[in-house]
Amino acid sequence: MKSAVIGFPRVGKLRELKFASEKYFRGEITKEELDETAESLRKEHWQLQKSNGIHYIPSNDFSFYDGMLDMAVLLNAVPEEYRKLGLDEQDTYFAMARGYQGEKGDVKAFTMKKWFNTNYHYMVPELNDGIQLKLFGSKPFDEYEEAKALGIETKPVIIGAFTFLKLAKYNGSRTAADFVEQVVKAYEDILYKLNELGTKWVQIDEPALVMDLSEEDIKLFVTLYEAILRSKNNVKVLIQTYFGDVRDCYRQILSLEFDGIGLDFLEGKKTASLLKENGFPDNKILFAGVINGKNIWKCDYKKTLDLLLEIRKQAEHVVISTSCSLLHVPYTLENETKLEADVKTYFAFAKEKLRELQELSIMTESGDFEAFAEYDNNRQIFESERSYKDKEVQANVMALSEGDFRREMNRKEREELQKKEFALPLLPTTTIGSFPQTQKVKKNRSSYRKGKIDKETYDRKVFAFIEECIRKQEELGLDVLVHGEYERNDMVEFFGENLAGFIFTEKAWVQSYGTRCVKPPIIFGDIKRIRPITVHYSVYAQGLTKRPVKGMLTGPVTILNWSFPREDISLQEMVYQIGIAIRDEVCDLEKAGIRIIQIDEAALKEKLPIRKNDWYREYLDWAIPAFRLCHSRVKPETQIHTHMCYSEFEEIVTDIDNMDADVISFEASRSRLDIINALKKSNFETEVGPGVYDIHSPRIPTVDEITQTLEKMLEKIDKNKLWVNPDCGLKTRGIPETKASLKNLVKAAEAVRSQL
Ligand SMILES: Nc1nc2c(c(=O)[nH]1)N[C@@H](CNc1ccc(C(=O)N[C@@H](CCC(=O)N[C@@H](CCC(=O)N[C@@H](CCC(=O)O)C(=O)O)C(=O)O)C(=O)O)cc1)CN2
Ligand code: MET
Ligand SMILES: [Zn+2]
Repeated sequence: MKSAVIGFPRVGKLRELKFASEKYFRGEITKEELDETAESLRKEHWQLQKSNGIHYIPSNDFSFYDGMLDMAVLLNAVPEEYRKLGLDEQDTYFAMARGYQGEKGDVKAFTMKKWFNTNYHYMVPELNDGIQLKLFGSKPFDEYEEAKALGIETKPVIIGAFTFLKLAKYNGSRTAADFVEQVVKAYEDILYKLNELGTKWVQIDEPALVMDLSEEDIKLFVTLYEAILRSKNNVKVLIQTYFGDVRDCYRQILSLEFDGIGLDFLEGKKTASLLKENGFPDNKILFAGVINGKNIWKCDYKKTLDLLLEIRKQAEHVVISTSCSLLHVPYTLENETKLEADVKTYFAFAKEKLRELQELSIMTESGDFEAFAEYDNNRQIFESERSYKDKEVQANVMALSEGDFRREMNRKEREELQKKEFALPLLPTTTIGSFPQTQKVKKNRSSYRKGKIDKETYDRKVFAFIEECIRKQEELGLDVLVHGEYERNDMVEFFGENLAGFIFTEKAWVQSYGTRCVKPPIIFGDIKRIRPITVHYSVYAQGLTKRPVKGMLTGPVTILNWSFPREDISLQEMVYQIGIAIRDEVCDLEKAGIRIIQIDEAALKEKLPIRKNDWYREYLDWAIPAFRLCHSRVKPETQIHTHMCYSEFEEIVTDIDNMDADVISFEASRSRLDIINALKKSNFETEVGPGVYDIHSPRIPTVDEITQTLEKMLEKIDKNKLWVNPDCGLKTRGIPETKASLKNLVKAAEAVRSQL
C-alpha cells in the first residue's frame, strides 16, 4: 500500500516560523526575510516526507497564519474595510488575522473559532453582501511549483467549498446558497489552473461532512461537487474528511466523481461499518486514516494491520494515511533530551509518524508482517505495561458519590450571602487572570529552568511581578483583582508539572493560533496532587490589598482536553482523577483565606462531540460533574468563578448553568452577541461577564465601544448579574496596550454604572 499525509506541522521543529513572524510584526525583519524562513521550512518538510517514502505529500498546507484565512484570500473574500487600508497583500492578510491600528486605519481582526474539536483556531471567513467570490490569489499554485522545482510532486491541499460555505459567516442578507454559483466557478478555475500546471492530485478537505447534516446540507454538498468535478480534467481529486465519520452522506460521496476518498478510521466510529454496509467502488482509491494525527502514542502495528486487512476486504485500492493533519501533534521526538528512554519508546510525533507510515506501507506489501523486525519491536512495546498506576488514586475515584458533586447551599441563597460578603458595586470590573507575559517574566522562568537561578530567587521575582500587578490594578480601579499568573508558562502545562501522572516535553510545540503555540503535557499515569500548587502565590497577592484577589486554577476538563490523554483508560476516569486533585487545591486556597476562586474551563466546549447524539453519553455526563467535583466542598460564601473562551455554547447553556458556578466570564466580543440572547432565553442563573473586548488582537478598544457593548448587554442581562471584563487572559498582550484597554474598560463601566 502507498502512504499519504494530510498535512504537516508548519511552525518548524523549533518554531522558526513563529519567531520569524513575530519579528516581522515588530518590524525587526523584512518581508523578504520572513519569506525566506517560510520557504526553507516548506522545503525541509517536503524533503523530510519524501525521504520517509511518503507517496502523497501535501503542499499548501503551509500557512502564515491559518489555512481558512488563506482560502478566503484565495477566493477574494477580503472585505472592503481591509482593502481600504491600502496595505500590500501580505499586510492586508495580517490585518485580517490580527486587526490593524495605525496610520492607515483601524480595523478589527476576523473572528477566530475552534477548528472542530481541536485546540487549533481558524479565522472565520466573512461573506458580506459586497463580496464577489472568485479565484484571486495563487498560493496553492506557487507552492506546488516550488515543490516541483525541488523535484517533489505534491498534492496541493485546499479547503473544500462545502466546509468553506458552512463555516463562513454571513453579515448581510445573502446566505450560503447565494454564493454557490460564484464558489463553483472559483473552484473550477482552481482545478483548471492545477490541470494546466500538470498537477496529478489535489486534496480537497471537507471536514464539515462529519457533522450532523440536514437534507439541505447534503443537497448543497452534492450540488457543489456535481458542478466542480466537471472541471477536473486530468487532475485527480481526493476528498479528504477527518475528525469523524461521514454517515450522513457516504453514499453521495461514493456517487460523485471523486478519484480518492479520505476517511478517518480512528475518530470515525462508523467509518468501518459504513464501508462494510455500502462497499467501496473499485475505480476509486480509499485513503484510510489509521495513523493518529491527534495523539502522540505510537501506532499499534498489529491492530492497525488487522484493520487495514479488514479495509482491504471492502476496497480494492487502499492508501495508508493519517487520520487528520499532523498539525495537531508536535514535530519530532528528537529534540526531547530529558524524557527517559523507556518513556520515549511509547511516543511518535509527526516525524516519527512518517516512519510508521513507511513501515506499514512496506509491511502491507509483503503480507508476512511477522517476518519484520519492526513488527516485532512494536509488539513488544504494546505488550509491556505502558503507564504508571496508583491504587490509591483509583480507589478515590471509585469512592466518589452524589455528595461529592453538590454544594450544600443552592445558588440563589449563595448569591445573597455573597452580595453582602463582598459588597461590590454594580457591574463589578475584573480580568480573566493572566497579565502580560513580558520578556522579563519569561526570562525569569527560563533562567530558573536552565538552572541559572534557584527556586527562591525565581519566586522572589515572581512575587515582585505580583506586587507590581496588584498595584497596577488598584490604580486602574478594578474591583476584583488577580495575581497575574506570572508563575505559569501555560495554564495547563503548569498544572501538569505540579501533578504526578503527567510528563512534559521540552520542544513538543503545537500551533494553537497564528504564532501562538502550546506544549501539551502528556498524561502517562494515574494523577494526583503532590503538593499545593498555587496557594503561596495567591496568599501573597491577597496580602497586598484589601480588594478581593481571585485564586486562579485550571479546571479538570480543560487540563484533560489540552493534554495528550492516555489511551488505556477512559476520559471520565482521567478527568475525575484530575478533579480530585483540583478539589484539594480549591480547599487549600479557601483554608488560606482566599474568598473568590476561579476555576477555568476554557476548553469545555472544545471537545463537545461533533455529533449531538454523543453530547451527553460521551461527554457532558462526566464533564459537568468533573467541574462540580472541584468546588463541592467550599463554604457558601466562597465565590466560585469559571471562564470559557470561544464560547458558542448557545446550545448547552443549561449545562453550563449546571456547572453551578457563581460567576462565569466568556468570550463574546469577536463573535456576535448571540450567546447573550441564549442566556436570556434559558433564564441563565449564573452571574455573567461576557467579554467586552478582544484580547487576541493588539488593538485598543475605545470607551465608547465598550460603553455601547455594555448597554447592549444590559438589554438582555439583569444589572445585578452583569460583570465587566475582557474576553480572556492578557498574557499575550503588551503592557502599554493592556493598561490603555483596561483604563477604557473601567471608564466605560463607571459611565454605564452611573446611569443605573
Ligand atoms: N494550552 C492552552 N491552550 C489554549 C490557550 C492557553 O492559554 N493554553 N488559550 C487559548 C488560545 N491559545 C493560546 C495558545 C498559546 C498561547 C501562548 O501564549 N503561547 C506562548 C507560549 C507560552 C509558554 O509556554 N511560554 C513559555 C516559554 C516558552 C518559550 O518560548 N521558551 C523559549 C525560551 C524563552 C526564553 O528564554 O525567554 C524556548 O523554549 O525556546 C514560558 O513562559 O515559560 C507562545 O506561543 O508564545 C496563548 C493562547 C486556547 N488554547
Ligand atoms: C485560555 S483561558 C485563559 C484563562 C487564564 N486564567 C488566563 O487569564 O490566562
Ligand atoms: Zn480564555
